[in-house]
Amino acid sequence: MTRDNDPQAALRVDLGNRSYDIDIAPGLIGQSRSYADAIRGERVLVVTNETVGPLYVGAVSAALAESHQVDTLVLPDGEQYKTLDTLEKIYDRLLEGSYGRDATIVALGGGVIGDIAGFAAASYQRGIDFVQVPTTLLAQVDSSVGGKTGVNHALGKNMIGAFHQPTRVLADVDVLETLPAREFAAGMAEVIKYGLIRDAAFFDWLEANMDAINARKPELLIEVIRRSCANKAEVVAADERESGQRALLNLGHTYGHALEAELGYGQWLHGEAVAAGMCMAADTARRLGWLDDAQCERIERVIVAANLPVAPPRELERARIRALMGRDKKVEAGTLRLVLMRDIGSAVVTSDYGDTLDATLTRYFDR
Ligand SMILES: NC(=O)c1ccc[n+]([C@@H]2O[C@H](COP(=O)([O-])OP(=O)(O)OC[C@H]3O[C@@H](n4cnc5c(N)ncnc54)[C@H](O)[C@@H]3O)[C@@H](O)[C@H]2O)c1
Ligand SMILES: O=C(O)C(=O)C[C@@H](O)[C@H](O)[C@H](O)COP(=O)(O)O
Ligand SMILES: [Zn+2]
Repeated sequence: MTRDNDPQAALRVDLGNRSYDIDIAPGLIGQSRSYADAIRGERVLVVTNETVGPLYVGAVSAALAESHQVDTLVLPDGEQYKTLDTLEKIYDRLLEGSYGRDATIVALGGGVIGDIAGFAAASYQRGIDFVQVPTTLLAQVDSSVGGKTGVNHALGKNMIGAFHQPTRVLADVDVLETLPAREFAAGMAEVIKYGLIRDAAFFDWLEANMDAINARKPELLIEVIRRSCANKAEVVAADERESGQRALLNLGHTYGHALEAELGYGQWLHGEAVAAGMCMAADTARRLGWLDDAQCERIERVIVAANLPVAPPRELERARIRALMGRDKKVEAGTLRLVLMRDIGSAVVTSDYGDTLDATLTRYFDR
């Protein structure tokens, strides 16, 4: 879904009068034209964290200050702060600063900042505009696109939130230079996910190019982000509120979210939990006869090549993981629905997995 069918042009998420562009290029965050048309009013609050702020808020604020009144809010860093308490800090700043409905939030950071700041934008005075400036690979390929915003609850990931689309996504590949290796790998989990659920050619390409991707060659990074965002934009445009195919973007997440909650938010990164979760989903699919051993091994090889885990910690308690999985948002009429591969490049949402899920959990956990 590119503008003018030009592969170099911005991608567009087609959602009628809430459509927006995803710009992917080096140097975007420091250019005032990047923000043009995406910000309607004069006042802008840049929401960032204590790690990303010192690195990039200067460039972002300087670019915005050419045509806006800009202020900054710096939040603590970490998944454990993706909470209602942190959200309240954003409301406090907006209210104390008398921000009106024409204000815009700029979310400068990874998926945690994007999700919290996006939810603040969704809910402050019943909704204000926001711009996503994603600074992790994960946020550039996934979380900044599609409008899922929210915070965690002790009993489940992303349990409180809203759909609220940004007015623009600015994926500046230069900022990935400072991203730690573990965080880069975590982003690759969501990239591999697109290959597994709907793009076999992309999976083949990732398999063939993983070393160069890990070396962060700029032209490969742009291709990784562009192909990932193109997949996500297509799914979101077809099913914004997840009444159908958008649930496929949850491959590995029912298992992974349970791991994140059980381990304590922030112990395993989201992408790490999703990687192990996708291997567990592959195991369930194999037990249903949908994948064969060779396909499961191939999936694990690609995940290992991306420096990601292929299994959860064994010492977790199976019953507790199963209980957490049972609170997944894909539960319908009391039955958990799972996203499972039918092939590499194809997946379905199903509740017809019988006792294969229990068999998978028995394989992965001792207790
Ligand atoms: N809304 C969605 O559709 C969606 C999709 C996928 C994931 N998520 C959510 O996103 C979150 C994970 O996001 P994440 O992986 O970006 O984690 P994150 O936001 O915690 O960022 C990872 C770490 O990298 C640091 N960082 C960010 N950019 C940096 C940079 N350029 N240089 C150096 N350090 C940098 C951050 O400060 C943080 O310590 C989870 O909460 C997950 O649930 C949401
Ligand atoms: O955009 C989506 O839809 C996704 O499911 C993307 C996921 O990678 C992301 O982790 C999302 O936050 C999960 O959503 P949830 O509804 O399962 O909490
Ligand atoms: Zn995810």
